[in-house]
Amino acid sequence: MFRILVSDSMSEEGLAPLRKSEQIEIVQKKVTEVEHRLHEFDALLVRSATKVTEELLEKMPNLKIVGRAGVGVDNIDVDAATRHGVVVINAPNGNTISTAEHTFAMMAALVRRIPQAHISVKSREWNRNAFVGNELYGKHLGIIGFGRIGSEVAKRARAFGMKVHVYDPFLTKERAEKLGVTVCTLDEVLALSDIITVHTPLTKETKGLLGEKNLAKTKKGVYLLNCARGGIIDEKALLQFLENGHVAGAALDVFEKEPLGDHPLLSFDNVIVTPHLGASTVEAQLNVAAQVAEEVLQFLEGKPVTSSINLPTLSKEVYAKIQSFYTLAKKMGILASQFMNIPVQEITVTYAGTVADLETTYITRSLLAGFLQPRVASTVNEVNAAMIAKERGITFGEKFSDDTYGYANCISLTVYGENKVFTMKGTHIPTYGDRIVQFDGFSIDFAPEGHLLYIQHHDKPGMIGKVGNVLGAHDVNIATMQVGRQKAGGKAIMMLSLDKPLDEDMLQTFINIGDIETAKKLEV
Ligand SMILES: NC(=O)C1=CN([C@@H]2O[C@H](COP(=O)(O)OP(=O)(O)OC[C@H]3O[C@@H](n4cnc5c(N)ncnc54)[C@H](O)[C@@H]3O)[C@@H](O)[C@H]2O)C=CC1
Ligand SMILES: O=C(O)C(=O)COP(=O)(O)O
Repeated sequence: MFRILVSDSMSEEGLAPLRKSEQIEIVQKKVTEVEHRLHEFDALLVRSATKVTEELLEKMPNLKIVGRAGVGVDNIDVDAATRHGVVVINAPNGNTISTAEHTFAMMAALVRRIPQAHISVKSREWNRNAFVGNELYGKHLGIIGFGRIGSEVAKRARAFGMKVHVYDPFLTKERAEKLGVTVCTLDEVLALSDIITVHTPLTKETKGLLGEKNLAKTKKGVYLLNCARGGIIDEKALLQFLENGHVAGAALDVFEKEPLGDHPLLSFDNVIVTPHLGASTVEAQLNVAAQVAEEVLQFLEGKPVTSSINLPTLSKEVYAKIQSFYTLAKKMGILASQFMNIPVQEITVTYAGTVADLETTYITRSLLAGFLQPRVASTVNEVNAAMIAKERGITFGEKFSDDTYGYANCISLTVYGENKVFTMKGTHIPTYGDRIVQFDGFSIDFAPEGHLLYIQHHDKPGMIGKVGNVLGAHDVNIATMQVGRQKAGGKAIMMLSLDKPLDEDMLQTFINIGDIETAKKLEV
């Protein structure tokens, strides 16, 4: 049974596919209401209200995935989730249109003073002179952050006859030209705009972006909007610029602290507010809930998710192509880690042949996870493998080569330890499966599976029989056996696959035979 905690309100229709699965139990409760059973949940679905902190993650040791039914993940400690091996996904475009429309509704309401007029009429007044507004037509609109929502706001602004200036350090000229907007520096946007709207995420760079210094660069009488994240416009600075009359009005959907409670901004007649409603439409909520539901189902089936925050993104098609290499790489990592059971400093993975054209980042992470798992007490997976490697001082890198070692595809692994460098090559043959075709410098051909016994010995007659006798005497059946040697009479290896695991104590018995240098038990 896969248990999902849905801790913020979410569209029932969007969650329906999850409800249909007999393997899934959904609990719709706030985190505080299920404190005693947090350890049971495999997945957590949230919007912006639930704070997914390190402390919460520690109380949820079974958690595998956090789904954010929306865009912003600033309520989720993504680094902590990564450390815990928890995948974080979001629904990046399901609420774009709703938020762009909300921004536009706020913009119109702000310059025409609709909320204030509405309150006045509801108070049985009829004061037409008090609510003279401004047109949007012909005005200069500054958009800071030109991603999904920013660009939808721009399209609507152009339809209203506004001149649009955008600032986004990651925006290409081509994309801006396509949408008929002018690319500016931040200072130009500040100086040119009659109305400024922010649509960036909240980051170290954007926190307080519209603070005292930058607000001083805006036109007197500027209107400001924030339907992105509280804190991008510094609330203290905004108060100051409202008090001195520099800012003509502000429309805010988001706040530094939510819920807002009693805040000095509320005493300004020219500040209009909504309680974080950008994504609150039936359509957006259906979109985002359906998007995370679909992703969680994918995840449950062991398929990669497509909108992960802390994993490389993979489409279903790409995943289908990399799946077998992903498994092969994990097995290679597990084998290498056991074989090189000493501290290692560096791991290099080289891809050749058909695999080299695929999304290798994922394959490398899988290999790393396999390598690190036997060395780490906590779960290691593709999500946290890179971070754990870094913590343990293991650097890793990818290379590409034309040398396929005679196979259609070849993954070569080199592990650098203190006094030893270990190499291994693996290939995946569609009708045959995963094969290790080179191991510690020896050409060989074995399946990296089950209970393996590795023996390095001198190449001389009778060795196979002697090893077989020891195993037979201990009632261990040999399933398959492969041998490899560097040259006749030189160093040679055997890789045996056994029907049951070996006792660690038995390894010395092989050494006692003589002419055997190493005997290692490997489990995949
Ligand atoms: N009020 C609400 O209910 C909702 C709010 N949001 C928020 O709206 C914001 C925008 O969302 P999307 O457009 O979907 O995100 P997006 O990721 O598509 O766009 C963000 C843009 O900001 C730009 N950016 C990043 N750092 C910047 C900087 N220092 N200066 C200028 N631009 C910068 C990025 O290059 C990107 O183009 C996010 O903060 C999101 O959380 C999203 C949905 C609903
Ligand atoms: O998607 C976002 O970033 C939002 O801010 C929407 O938040 P919500 O899901 O309405 O709590």
